[in-house]
Order: sequence, then C-alpha cells, then structure tokens
Amino acid sequence: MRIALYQMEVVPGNPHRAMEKIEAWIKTLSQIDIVVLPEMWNTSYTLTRLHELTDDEGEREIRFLQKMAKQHALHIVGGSIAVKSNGQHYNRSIIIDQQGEIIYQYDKIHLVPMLNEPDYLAAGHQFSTFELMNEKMGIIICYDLRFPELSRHLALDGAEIIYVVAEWPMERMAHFMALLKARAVENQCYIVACNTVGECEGTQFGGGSMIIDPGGEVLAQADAHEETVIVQVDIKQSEAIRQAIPVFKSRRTDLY
Ligand SMILES: NC(=O)CCC(=O)C(=O)O
Repeated sequence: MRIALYQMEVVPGNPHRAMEKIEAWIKTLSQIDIVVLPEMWNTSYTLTRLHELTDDEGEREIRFLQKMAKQHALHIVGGSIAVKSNGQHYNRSIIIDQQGEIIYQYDKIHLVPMLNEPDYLAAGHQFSTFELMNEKMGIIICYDLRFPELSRHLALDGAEIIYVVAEWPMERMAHFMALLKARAVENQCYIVACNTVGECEGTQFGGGSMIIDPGGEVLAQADAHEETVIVQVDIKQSEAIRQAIPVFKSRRTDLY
C-alpha cells in the first residue's frame, strides 16, 4: 500500500485555487494507492467568511475529489473541508474510494478553542472506523489528537492506520510530534499525519507531516515547507508488534 501525503501550503479563503493546487499535485504522482490531504484545505481558518466560501454539504469539493479519484484511480483521504449543513458549518473529513464512492464522512468532534472553532463551527457527534483496500482505518482531525480515548476506540475497533489531518500551528509543534508518536506506540498502529504549512490570519502552520509505524518508528517526515511525503506501508506490521508487546491483551478493563 503506497501512501502519498500532501503537506500543502494553505490557500486562505480560496477554495477554487486550493482545488487547482491539489489537481496539479495529483498529476505529479505515480504508483500511489492512497492520497492524504490536510485539514480545512478549502478555506483554511478564514472562519468569519465561511458563509460565503462554503458549499452545501461540501458538494463542490466532493465532486472535485470524486473526479480526481476516478480519473487517477486513487483512494482519497480528503483531509477535511469546511462545509455548510443545516444552517451551520462543520469541519468535515471525506473519504472517497477509487470508484469515486464516498465511503465515510466525519465531522470534527473536538473543536479547537485556540483557533476559535467553537465560535464558528458546530461539533460532530459520531465516529467509526472505515474500510479502504480491505483494511480497517480511522481518521481524526488535528485537535482530536489530544484526546487519546478517540484513537483508542478506533484501534480497539480494528484500525490498522489512523490518519491525522491537521492545520497544526508552528508554535505547538513539539506537542504535535510527541502526541503523534504516543498515539502510534500506545495503539500499535500506523499513524499517517498530514499537516499544512503557510500562514492564515496571523497563525503560522508548522508542517512536520509524518508516517509512524506501529512500533513507533518514524518512516518519513516532512520539514516546514510545502512537500510530498510518500511511504510504502506494510499493514501486517501491527500484528507482529501486538504479539511481541501484547498491551491490548494486558489492558485491565475490569478496573478502567
Ligand atoms: N486545527 C487544530 O485543531 C489545531 C490544534 C491545535 O492548535 C492544538 O491542539 O494545539
């Protein structure tokens, strides 16, 4: 399974330009199974303008991702986009398979106060794993990373890969790195983290996108520029590490 992450420079408040950039990037790829985009790639944190920038249920961006998936025979972990839904706005992840079918959608459940999300967005209320290429996977969005229970639920439900799509600020990159590694080690699964770079309304985003294997080894890591990260993932690795260090079997579910 070959995965490519787009550590994209944000295009604040310009969904059309963002789609052009993603299309141009996809055209540079070859022999990739799954592409991963970052958080809120359509608008970045232009939260005061979401009413004019977003489409109902993200239809415009979904149509675009479906076209890309079919044209290039790619599965798309579509990061997240800002969408309008029932008079509110959500930070929504969309997963599309290479036939262009939407196989999973997730609205961010932990809205980040440091970037004012609770003032402009509604929170999601549910999450689950999904299947891509016959493997179970999960996705969380940025601030969700700080809540270990969420990744644990996904891992207990069988996720072999957890995608972390992010617009994580430069000033807290040390937390990002530490939390990504912790989530991989404690859940013994792959963590595939795709962050942004660039600046929006005074916040600088820190890059550092990475793929960590179920043993906690960083397989590839980006720096703080726009970049592509490509890694070959061997899903069987989590089984081996779970046998060698059986933390799932040692859990004391009678006590906690
Ligand atoms: N976009 C985000 O959710 C940023 C999260 C963040 O800044 C943090 O957790 O720190």
